[in-house]
Amino acid sequence: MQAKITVTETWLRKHRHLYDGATRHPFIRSIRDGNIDISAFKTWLGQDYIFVRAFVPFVASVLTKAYKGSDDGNGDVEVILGGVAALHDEISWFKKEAFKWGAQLSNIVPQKANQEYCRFLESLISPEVEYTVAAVAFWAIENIYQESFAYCLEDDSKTPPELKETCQRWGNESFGEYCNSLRNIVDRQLEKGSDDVITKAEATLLRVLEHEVDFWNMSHGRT
Ligand SMILES: Cc1ncc(CN)c(N)n1
Repeated sequence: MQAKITVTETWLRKHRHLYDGATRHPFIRSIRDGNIDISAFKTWLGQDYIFVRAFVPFVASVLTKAYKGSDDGNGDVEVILGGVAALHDEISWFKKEAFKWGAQLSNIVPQKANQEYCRFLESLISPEVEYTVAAVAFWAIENIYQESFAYCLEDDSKTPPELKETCQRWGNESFGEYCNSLRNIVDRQLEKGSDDVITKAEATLLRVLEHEVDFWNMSHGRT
């Protein structure tokens, strides 16, 4: 018997071009090809630190929605709680990495693309945004980083050794499994979602893809 095609699979097929634009962006390709401009990397590092700090309250809101809104026999809360814990490590890692590169994190001004992305996250914190819609954004945000950085670790990549640890952070297998758990949560929710929620969730996925591309563009000095 053939496996049923999930909603996320349908979306990824339908929006493949946009999705690849986020996971195979020239900034990521420049890491993978070994010709990344280190000043672009440092820009990304500082801006992403600001982003991750704004990401924490968003993920906490998804956790609250999971607690209230899912019949949590499936363990959604535990998976999302694991994500919160990983973000704690991620913030420490940014501080350590910034020190390594001689970058200051305390006086970084968020650039326009980052401000807009953080505002978008804030809009999703609203209790009016359904759990399913917020969970789709969460999965997409994590999964794009996972696929992007895993691409830089493939056998034929020429990623500079000093950037391998960065790529491992999101490109490693266990982060991949965590993203798959998020995807399962999302598909389970979408399976029972109303047409209205499914439409909103798909639109939210597209907004995430646009924000991620803008974020890479900003890091790459294309704004
Ligand atoms: C912009 C962005 N997108 C996703 C991630 C993965 N948490 C991140 N750190 N930054």
